[in-house]
Parts: sequence; structure tokens; C-alpha cells
Amino acid sequence: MSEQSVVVHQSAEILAAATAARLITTLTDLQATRHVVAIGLTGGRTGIEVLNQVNKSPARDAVDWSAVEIYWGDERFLPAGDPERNETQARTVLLDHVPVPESRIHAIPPSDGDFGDDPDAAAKAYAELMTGVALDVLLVGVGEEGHTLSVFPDSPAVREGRATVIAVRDCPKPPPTRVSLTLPAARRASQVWLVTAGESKAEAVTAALSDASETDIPAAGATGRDITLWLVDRAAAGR
Ligand SMILES: O=C1O[C@H](COP(=O)(O)O)[C@@H](O)[C@H](O)[C@H]1O
Repeated sequence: MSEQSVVVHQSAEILAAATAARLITTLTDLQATRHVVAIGLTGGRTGIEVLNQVNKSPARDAVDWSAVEIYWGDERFLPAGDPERNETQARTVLLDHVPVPESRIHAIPPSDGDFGDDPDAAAKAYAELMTGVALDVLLVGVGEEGHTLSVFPDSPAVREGRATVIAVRDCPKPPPTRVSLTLPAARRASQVWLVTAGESKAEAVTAALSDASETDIPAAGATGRDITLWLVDRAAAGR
């Protein structure tokens, strides 16, 4: 049975620093028993600030970064190096500063990569790449309207029951084309951490933790096999 907890931090700054500390400790603990660990990263303001705080932490090098496999839960389908790509931002704030081998960084293909400007081909390739991968921790964000990953409310993506990775078009939040893990794929992760901050998220957080359906509030369907952890600031905690 998966365990769900909610941790409320005083502010967005403390949330990011505390989540970074939690991530470092979790990775270090896992590596004490098993050398190679796998994490799924998120984009968004809070998600990227968490990675920035990992980089700034004096405990950063307690993690053996040479043995961390890096994946993404979702990506904005843009050319390589575009500043809006979740990968670019993660590299800038953390991955460029720690010794993760390039061979362990598994970015979702860009729109000018091997699969061209075809998000379906990129999604198929990423699904193949992720076959058999067991994420230890998947970080995800939460949008104002309750989206998580790039799975938006009442969309084809939220109704996807079979595919693990899909192309997402016409997203209400720019950029409109993305590639994303589906909710069933997210649920294969051992731990899912939903990290979000700000008053604008309060309604979605409250709904997800009440009885909202995942069709209406996709974040409600992002649960881990073992642990589902909501990490929020006081403003996002709302009620
Ligand atoms: O576009 C995205 O946004 C969400 C949430 O972002 P935030 O800025 O509201 O925290 C993020 O989870 C997702 O990875 C990203 O592609």
C-alpha cells in the first residue's frame, strides 16, 4: 500500500531548500545499499529552484553523481539548448556542475534531434528508452489548473491508459507541444514527489488531496508505488 504524506513549508524558498536537502539525503541513503539510482526531473519554477538549491548545498557532493541516472517526466518540445527546455534549465542550474556522465543523462529528444520535428516519434523513442527503468524518485510540479507532468485536465493525455510516453499538443500553457510521461508511467516510480508553491496552486492542491478525479485534476493521479509526497509551501497548502 502506497503511503501519502503532505509536508508544508513556511515559504517557497524554504520549500526549495528543504526539498533539495531531502533529495540529497534520499539519493545518499539509496546509494548506501545500491550504487546506481534513477531520478526523474521536472521543469517549472519550483522544480528548477529545487535543483538550483541542490547545487548550492554543501551536502551536494555526498551524492555519487557518477552513479545517478537522470530522466525527465516531461519536456517542452523545442530545439536542443532552447532556454525553455526543462533539460536546458536543469543543466544550467545543476547538471553542468556535478560529475554525472553524459551517458547517464537521458533527455527527452528535442524538436531538432534524431526524430526531427515529430513529437510522436520523440515520445515513442523515449518510451523505448524507459522500458524497464524503475525510477527511485520522480519529481513533478503542479499547475494552477491541476496539471502535472504535461498532462492537462480533461485532455487526451489524461485519458491515455496504455502508452507510457506521449506527445502532447495544444497545451493551455506554452509552449503548446510537449512530450510527457503518462500518469500510469508516473505511477511506476517508487516515490513521486509533487512539489509546488504559491497561492495560485492552492485550489488545485486542495482538490487533488480531496476527492477530485484525475481527469479534472491530473495531479491527483500522480502517486508513487511506495511513497507519494506532497511538498508545498504555506500559500499552496491553502485549506
Ligand atoms: O511547464 C511546466 O510546468 C509545470 C509546473 O510549473 P510551475 O512553474 O508552475 O511550477 C512543471 O511541472 C512541468 O515540468 C513543466 O514542463
